[in-house]
Amino acid sequence: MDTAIEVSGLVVRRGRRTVLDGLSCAVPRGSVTGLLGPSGSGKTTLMRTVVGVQLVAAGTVTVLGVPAGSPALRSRIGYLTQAPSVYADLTVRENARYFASLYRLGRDAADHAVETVGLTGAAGQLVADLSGGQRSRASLACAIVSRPELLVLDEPTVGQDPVLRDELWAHLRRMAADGATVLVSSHVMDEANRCDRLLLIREGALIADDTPAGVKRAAGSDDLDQAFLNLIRSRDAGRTGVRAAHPAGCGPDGGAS
Ligand SMILES: Nc1ncnc2c1ncn2[C@@H]1O[C@H](COP(=O)(O)OP(=O)(O)OP(=O)(O)O)[C@@H](O)[C@H]1O
Repeated sequence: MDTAIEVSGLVVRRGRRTVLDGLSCAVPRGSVTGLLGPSGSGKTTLMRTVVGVQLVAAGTVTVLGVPAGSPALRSRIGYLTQAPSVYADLTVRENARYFASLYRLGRDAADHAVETVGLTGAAGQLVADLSGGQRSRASLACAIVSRPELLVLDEPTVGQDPVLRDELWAHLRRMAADGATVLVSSHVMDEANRCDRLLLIREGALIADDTPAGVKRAAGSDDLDQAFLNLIRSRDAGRTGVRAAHPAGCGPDGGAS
């Protein structure tokens, strides 16, 4: 597998908590990989290590062939955080053009990014006057303006209506088809179904790394929501020693029970 992200034995502590506890996984190049897990399970923390802004206690994270955080990666990664990272006192267009200029790109690149996120009609509006969903899309425009090789998106579709979500996903799929790698966190199972691969995190540990079809097969459910619940319950039962009715392939020892 040609990997874009290789994580090995990653341990991250935040405050007194061990948030990621020896996590290992790989993200194939040119894929859309979904990062899923309950709130507080460590998704944002993993994304922060990938983009190189998180202190790491142990383990290695290799991104596009070099250690995460290497200066050479700055122009190759686009990162969308949960908090909008655009200037409120600039218009959408001005923000996109400013970020484009940081990459020595012209107005065309900026205007194309604004169009991609469906904000052309609001391009002349101050970010301060936008709705929450529009603000998040303005941030996304700035994250994709340089057409990065790796796009790391922390819940990009929160607050977006179904039509926009559909369009954004179509765009992510097009970027991957053009060779970009997309790592995207989400709580929405309909979106998880649109990923090539899924990483499911629970309390800082990886409990699934597979295609959506593979996750469903292993958990014995055609419904991804239910499949994740099965995997989580199976794991919890395994840890407490409770004998639960494990779905095929999901026993505490990793085998069918
Ligand atoms: N700055 C911080 N200091 C201490 N602990 C933190 C800090 N930021 C996050 N945490 C803790 O780290 C854990 C993982 O947080 P993280 O934001 O990675 O979770 P998440 O899976 O992205 O959650 P969500 O889906 O709610 O965004 C949580 O228990 C959180 O309380």
